[in-house]
Amino acid sequence: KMQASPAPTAAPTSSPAPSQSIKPTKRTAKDYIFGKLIGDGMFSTVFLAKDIHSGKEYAIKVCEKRHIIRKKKMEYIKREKDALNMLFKVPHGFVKLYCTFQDVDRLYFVLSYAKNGELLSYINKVGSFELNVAKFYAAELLSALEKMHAKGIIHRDLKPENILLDENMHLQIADFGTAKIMDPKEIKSAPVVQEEDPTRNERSRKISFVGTPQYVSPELLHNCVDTRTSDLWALGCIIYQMISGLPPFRAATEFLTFQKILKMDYEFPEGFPADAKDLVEKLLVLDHTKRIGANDKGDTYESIRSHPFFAGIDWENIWEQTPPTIS
Ligand SMILES: NC(=O)c1nn(CC2CCNCC2)c2c1CCc1cnc(N=C3C=CCC=C3)nc1-2
Repeated sequence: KMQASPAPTAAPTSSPAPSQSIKPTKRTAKDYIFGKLIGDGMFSTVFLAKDIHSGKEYAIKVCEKRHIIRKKKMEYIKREKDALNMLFKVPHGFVKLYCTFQDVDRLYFVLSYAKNGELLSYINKVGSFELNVAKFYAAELLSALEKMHAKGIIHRDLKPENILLDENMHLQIADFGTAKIMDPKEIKSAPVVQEEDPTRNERSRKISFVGTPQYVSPELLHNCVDTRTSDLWALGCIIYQMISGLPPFRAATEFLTFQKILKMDYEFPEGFPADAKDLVEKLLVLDHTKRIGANDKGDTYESIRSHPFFAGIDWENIWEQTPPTIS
């Protein structure tokens, strides 16, 4: 079980015998002052909260047990906790899960607070990013995807609303409630050639999860296959959106958006930079096995890193660099 940094206790006067070693006390809601609501989802509510002992700010995700059970979402909750625990030791690119606790009615996830909020609000505020800004955040996003996929975690609902910015304006991916955890050996060794599951005929086929319409990959819609390349599709949509201001596939309804995706019905606005256009075209490929990066080996997407769009990116130090000003 995840334990927070133990609540401060008086330093022992003498080292306690092993059997009396001080066990960190499990946090409860009483250890926090709950502040403003910062997120309200189908199955959770997220509050800004302050730890009464340390004064530190956290984002606390609260889930109603009854609702989770009634909607049979226990697996989603467990998967999010497992994914966040697996990513805890990764120093950059993700919100951190410090501890969890529960009371009679609710589950609590104490997460790092990304002070500068959503990437989406910055895109909307400035209209669209300058190329150097789009390149920097695309590189941090790719670097975060590499670390996530190397651990066998697929996010499956990447979008600018779920990409947060910490107090230093570095990127943090949030909301792993939709994540899928695969065997890391499975995720990168065999090339991505997952065929449609023959045992699932039309009638019985049920897409267990579909992401947000504008960013959902065609394979998830078409034959409910989801692999790490689904996150690469979303990367393509997000790069397009950072540079043009809007996602590539958009329509009045979800169904019309899905239709546009399956028909690859999108275009680049005048003046869209050539290198960026070339990379987006290589990411937004219907056949996920032919998407750039689909057959890369190891823990990095070398074929994407070496694309001309990322020329000049210092991959080893990107998280230590000062992000370019968004203006
Ligand atoms: N669902 C979550 O896990 C989650 N939801 N939020 C707030 C959402 C607001 C709508 N867009 C998606 C995120 C968070 C988290 C993780 C943990 C987390 C950490 N920091 C923030 N910070 C914010 C600061 C300002 C505005 C919004 C979020 N938010 C979250």
